Amino acid sequence: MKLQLAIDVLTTDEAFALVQETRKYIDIIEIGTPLIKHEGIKLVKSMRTLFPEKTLLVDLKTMDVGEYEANYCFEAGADIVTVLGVADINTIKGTIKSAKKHGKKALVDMINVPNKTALAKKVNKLGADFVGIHSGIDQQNAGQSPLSDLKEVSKNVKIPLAVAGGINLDTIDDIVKLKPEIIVVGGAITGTKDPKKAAKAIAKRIKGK
Ligand SMILES: O=C(CO)[C@H](O)[C@H](O)COP(=O)(O)O
Repeated sequence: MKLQLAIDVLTTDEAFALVQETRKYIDIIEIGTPLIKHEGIKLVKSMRTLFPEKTLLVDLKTMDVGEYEANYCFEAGADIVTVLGVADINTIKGTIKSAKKHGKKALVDMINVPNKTALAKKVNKLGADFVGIHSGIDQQNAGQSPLSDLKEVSKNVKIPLAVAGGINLDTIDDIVKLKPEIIVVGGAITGTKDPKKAAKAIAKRIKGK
């Protein structure tokens, strides 16, 4: 199981500082959707240069032109990009095509997808590398969590799963029991006074050390 740090702050300097502080404990750097929108593709290039040892995910949440958007992210140094499961199937296929062309990976985010198991099976057949079980921040604010969807999809589909949505020290143990490939944590690290300490504690729950 890998720990992905979701960085949803708005500035490049804040993002670099967060990675620098938590570097020892995280496996995957996620340039979050607000951050990529705010700072743009240059940030992907500089994150790649500064942290070459880390897997770099760009949370594009693409809704259209999957291949076109994924192409320039992979060319800038991303290892994984995300596409929305609610997008047209041709958009998802385009992202997967771009990932294969670059020798990189595509993650299909299940946020707001009504039948997650059915779509996970479909994108698995299409060659997606990961399915993301995700309760978005607005959904979290309305009381949702990703645990029940994770249980359901992990029971029924054999595709590597990422899970995200308000995961913190109180909720992580139930997630760890289901052994997703990637556990995504944002606010419970980036929103604390001591991100290094928070990342260390979360990584310990995931990896037991
Ligand atoms: O993609 C996102 C929101 O759409 C976030 O990056 C993801 O939910 C992880 O952050 P948090 O742990 O704060 O929920």
